[in-house]
Amino acid sequence: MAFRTARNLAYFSNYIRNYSTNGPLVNVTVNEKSGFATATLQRPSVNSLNLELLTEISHTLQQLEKNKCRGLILTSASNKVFSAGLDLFELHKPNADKIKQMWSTLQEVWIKLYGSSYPTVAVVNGHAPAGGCMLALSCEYRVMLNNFIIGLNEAQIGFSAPMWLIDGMRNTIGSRQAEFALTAGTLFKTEEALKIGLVDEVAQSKEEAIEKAEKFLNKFAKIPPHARSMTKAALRGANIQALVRNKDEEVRSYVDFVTDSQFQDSLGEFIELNLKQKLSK
Ligand SMILES: CCCCCCCCC/C=C/C(=O)SCCNC(=O)CCNC(=O)[C@H](O)C(C)(C)COP(=O)(O)OP(=O)(O)OC[C@H]1O[C@@H](n2cnc3c(N)ncnc32)[C@H](O)[C@@H]1OP(=O)(O)O
Repeated sequence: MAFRTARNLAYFSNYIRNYSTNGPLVNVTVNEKSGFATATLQRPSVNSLNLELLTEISHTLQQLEKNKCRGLILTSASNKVFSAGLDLFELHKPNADKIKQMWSTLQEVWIKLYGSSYPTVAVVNGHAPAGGCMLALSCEYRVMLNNFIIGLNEAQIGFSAPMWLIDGMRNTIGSRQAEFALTAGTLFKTEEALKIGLVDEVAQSKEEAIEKAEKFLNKFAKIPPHARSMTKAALRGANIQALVRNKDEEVRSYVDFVTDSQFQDSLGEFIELNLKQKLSK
């Protein structure tokens, strides 16, 4: 079985090592017994999603698919932040070409993770606003540690989440809750997220969360993988196809939107109010 053999494992580790110039931003390990992979995001300090991290996540997902991964646990090396979402400093006064690539890679990550043939679980071991919540929502199951926040707070920053992400939220928590949450840009505490179904289980430690994640993945041990993945594709395919059809158009409108001075002003205000690190004037 792919990934189970030492040769495949070595190939995958070399691939990751060679890919990244500053050390891997995603660390992948494979449990040889279960065949489950754990991908740990490790871009200091908050796994904010810049082009480099997004590219590495995208390549990791591609390799997992190619190597017939039996299940994925997505988590963070930080014990405070799962992912802080898009790198807000890279969105401020940006280079249009770079953010074009950034948005297109974000779309790729969503397509590959949301549409993966293998089962996926997010172990949300820290805060997960915006793009962090997106990564968790793309997985099939979410186990979250206590005392963190999760949600799509895009409205607070001055934009709307894209349609495919809105659909992901709607499919997870229902239309009415999604409308309340998205229009107010609500960030939910772990217990609140559990109550509305944004997360599936709460754990007290990362070890317990991993155990719960593995228990979820093990549910599929006796289901023929092709039957499982065909069913997942049937359930998620329309959402993915809608984005695939609209991909280039969405990139164009995103670049126009982000480079507009009105958005830049509201982003600047958000950073000054909410982040410790300030903008250089
Ligand atoms: C059609 C198309 C339409 C357009 C449609 C567009 C749709 C977009 C969809 C997705 C959008 C997004 O993801 S937008 C991203 C939204 N993200 C956020 O709102 C998160 C903002 N951050 C936070 O709330 C907090 O930092 C949080 C993550 C909870 C962690 O809090 P803590 O107290 O533990 O840590 P802090 O001290 O705040 O942060 C630690 C360090 O990380 C930095 N940091 C924190 N968040 C950061 C971030 N997102 N980007 C960069 N850097 C960040 C801080 O400046 C600190 O830097 P140092 O002081 O140097 O250490």
